[in-house]
Amino acid sequence: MRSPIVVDSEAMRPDARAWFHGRTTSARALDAIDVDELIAAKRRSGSRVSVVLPARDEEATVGLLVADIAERWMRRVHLVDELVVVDSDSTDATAEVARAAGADVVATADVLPAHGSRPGKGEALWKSLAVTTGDLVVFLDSDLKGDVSHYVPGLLGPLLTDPHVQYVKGCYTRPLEIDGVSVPSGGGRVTELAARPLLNALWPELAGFVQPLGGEYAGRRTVLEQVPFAGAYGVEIGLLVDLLDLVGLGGLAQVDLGVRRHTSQSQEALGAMAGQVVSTVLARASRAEPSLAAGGLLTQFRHDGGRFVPRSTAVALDERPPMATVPEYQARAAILAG
Ligand SMILES: O=c1ccn([C@@H]2O[C@H](COP(=O)(O)OP(=O)(O)O)[C@@H](O)[C@H]2O)c(=O)[nH]1
Ligand SMILES: O=C(O)[C@@H](COP(=O)(O)O)O[C@H]1O[C@H](CO)[C@@H](O)[C@H](O)[C@H]1O
Repeated sequence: MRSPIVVDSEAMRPDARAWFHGRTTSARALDAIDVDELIAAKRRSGSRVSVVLPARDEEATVGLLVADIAERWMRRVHLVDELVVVDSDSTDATAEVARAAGADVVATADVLPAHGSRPGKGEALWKSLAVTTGDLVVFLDSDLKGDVSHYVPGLLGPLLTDPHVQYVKGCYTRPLEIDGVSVPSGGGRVTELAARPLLNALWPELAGFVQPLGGEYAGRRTVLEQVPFAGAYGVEIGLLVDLLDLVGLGGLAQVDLGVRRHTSQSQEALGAMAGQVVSTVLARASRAEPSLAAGGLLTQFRHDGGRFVPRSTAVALDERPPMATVPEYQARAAILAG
């Protein structure tokens, strides 16, 4: 198989490259985080922190996540002021399990009822702003597996220590677990096959985001309340593009959280997710100003054990004209027609 043409591991557009190197920090484990510093910074800022978990049918995983956050970051150390699970039309015991583990639980349908209730993750996250009070809001998926106790302080770090940062996305390596079988890479299928190519083509300044669709992120309420929340699974890419427009690349950051394991969906389900991501992008594409300077590049990322390493390949359009317009073809056709 012909390997892609690697242009240069640092071929990103200069602003994306500078952002990647300047705004990517690491919090891959709890011992890499100075929690005392975060507590002191939170106290100095007087900020309240809300953690939101959108959950649809997550009874198997939401309890452990809630219990860990409640114990570690509310009782043992006061980093988090409120922990809310937004029950997104679950048909299982998600709400009961989350409440028993220590979360406040609200049903999407019960929030802003005058505005109706739409299905999907984006709806749950939009409504979460109406039932939380934090100046800083942390969003975590409810299907996370393994030790993610460092995710909350990791995401809060840039927001609590740098007033210029308005929104932080987690990044991580992503094993893929299908039918109980886990392989070390391959997760983030919609990211790799749909979102990343679209973002690189339309908003190359965002090419430095390792996990643009990742479900773990945090932001200041003052910016989150200013942008639309795309429905269903378009919410992440919509927020990223809209917050770029609102606060600029300088207001965005990402933090390496190590590894992310979650309950993976089927390819069929991810097809629908990709469709929602594409719809959300197309609704914003007219605002895009793709730079010719980095046109035709796709930047992907590998992890070398210490950090993410960018790797760009040429994907510029390379097409031939209709054969019927080629003189040699025309001459040959004339001969064949005899
Ligand atoms: O209609 C929905 C769909 C998903 N989710 C939640 O959003 C997160 C991410 O969804 P999912 O795990 O389905 O996406 P994946 O991580 O597989 O891409 C999870 O906490 C889901 O419970 C939700 O609140 N409402
Ligand atoms: O990153 C991705 O490609 C998708 C699917 O991940 P997997 O292929 O199931 O590991 O997962 C993310 O995308 C969704 C849409 O933005 C987010 O809502 C999820 O939180 C996130 O896991």
